[in-house]
Amino acid sequence: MSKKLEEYVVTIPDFPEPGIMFRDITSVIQDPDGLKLAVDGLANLVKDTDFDLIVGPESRGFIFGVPVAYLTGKGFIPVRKKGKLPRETVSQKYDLEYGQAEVEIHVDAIKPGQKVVIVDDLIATGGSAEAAVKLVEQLGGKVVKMIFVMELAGLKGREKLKDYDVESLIVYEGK
Ligand SMILES: O=P(O)(O)OC[C@H]1O[C@H](OP(=O)(O)OP(=O)(O)O)[C@H](O)[C@@H]1O
Ligand SMILES: Nc1ncnc2[nH]cnc12
Repeated sequence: MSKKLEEYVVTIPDFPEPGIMFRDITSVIQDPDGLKLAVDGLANLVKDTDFDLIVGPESRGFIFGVPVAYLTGKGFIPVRKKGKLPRETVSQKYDLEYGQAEVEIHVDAIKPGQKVVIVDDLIATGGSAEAAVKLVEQLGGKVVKMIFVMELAGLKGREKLKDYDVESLIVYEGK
């Protein structure tokens, strides 16, 4: 029998700092079957969703966001760490499970009223996803769905995003 998606995820305790259980997706995407399960699984989560664009946060959001955009026939908009995008941007600061960051999006990437799906590898505290939502909304876009390969339910990212439709392929009950 073939392996399930969760069997491709390797968990590394105490990375990048003590107390963090790091859920690694490199072991998923290095295997063609793992990559297919993850990308097809995400695309399946939006098969009945009416949307215009995929937005993916740097960097692991790019890995999954681009193939899902390709499969669903949509464009891909990157949310990047501060200072990387060459044209005019809007920016947003946020807290991570470990550390702080600031992200940006091109101001001309989303037109008012466009419907957006946010794609990332993982939702932990929800800080990155919430920052991406704020960027989309600053530009007048509407977030119609947020999809993740993995969710660390114990970190309660969903509570931060309770007004949004959030779905994940794998849910870990702890952190
Ligand atoms: O829900 P949160 O607490 O915000 O955590 C989840 C985010 O953290 C990771 O990205 P990270 O910022 O570490 O960057 P990377 O993708 O470049 O590794 C992950 O890819 C998510 O984007
Ligand atoms: N525990 C975790 N594993 C992998 N990526 C993460 N990003 C934030 N928390 C994480």
